[in-house]
Amino acid sequence: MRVEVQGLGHRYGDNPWLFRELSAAFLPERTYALTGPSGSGKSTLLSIIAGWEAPDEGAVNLEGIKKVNWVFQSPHGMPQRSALDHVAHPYLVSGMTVRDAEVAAMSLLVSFQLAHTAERAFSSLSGGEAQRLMLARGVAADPQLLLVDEPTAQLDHATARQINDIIGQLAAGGRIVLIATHDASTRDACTDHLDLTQFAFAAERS
Ligand SMILES: Nc1ncnc2c1ncn2[C@@H]1O[C@H](COP(=O)(O)OP(=O)(O)OP(=O)(O)O)[C@@H](O)[C@H]1O
Repeated sequence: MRVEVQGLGHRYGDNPWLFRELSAAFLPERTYALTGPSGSGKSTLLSIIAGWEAPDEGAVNLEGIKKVNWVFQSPHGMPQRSALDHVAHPYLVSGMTVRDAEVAAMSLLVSFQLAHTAERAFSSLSGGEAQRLMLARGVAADPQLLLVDEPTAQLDHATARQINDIIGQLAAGGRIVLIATHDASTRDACTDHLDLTQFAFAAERS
């Protein structure tokens, strides 16, 4: 299983190229920080890999990937439903019984340091808790490829640390994880780092 991008280049309409000649391989059990200044194309690269956006140049090969999941920058949940419900839902969808889904969800809440929130309504969670819950739900859906867009962008330093503490767990079980971020501490929590700046230079030369 691997994700490979070859010679990717993208621009929106007549705007300048965001990046060109972007080739990289992403492997299981690893978390990749995609970094670069605001506007460098981090979210665009995630969209291209997810298949939402067609690249102007190059190709994406998702080898052995059956399911892709995306965790967005701002946590969105069902205000009145509990944290446990949010994480149990993907298990229920996969066909588990209610009891098994709740046991599996509780175990994920524990490893994402959210056990104390299990019975609380989503609307009562702090920003950091809500973001960790979205990550736990993303993992519960059991994708082979997890795309995460700026998980710490809206959080203060201390809260961002709570997210960074659980980043290592996102790739458990052989998952490939790509995280767009401009937070240095989030980058350091990842196992690998791809800086888009170098591919912006390739675009400028063209
Ligand atoms: N659908 C679109 N049509 C036109 N321009 C777009 C579109 N989506 C993004 N852009 C532009 O492309 C550039 C790259 O956007 P993108 O969101 O990929 O960057 P980013 O590195 O993720 O930025 P940030 O760190 O601010 O989230 C930006 O200038 C953005 O305004």
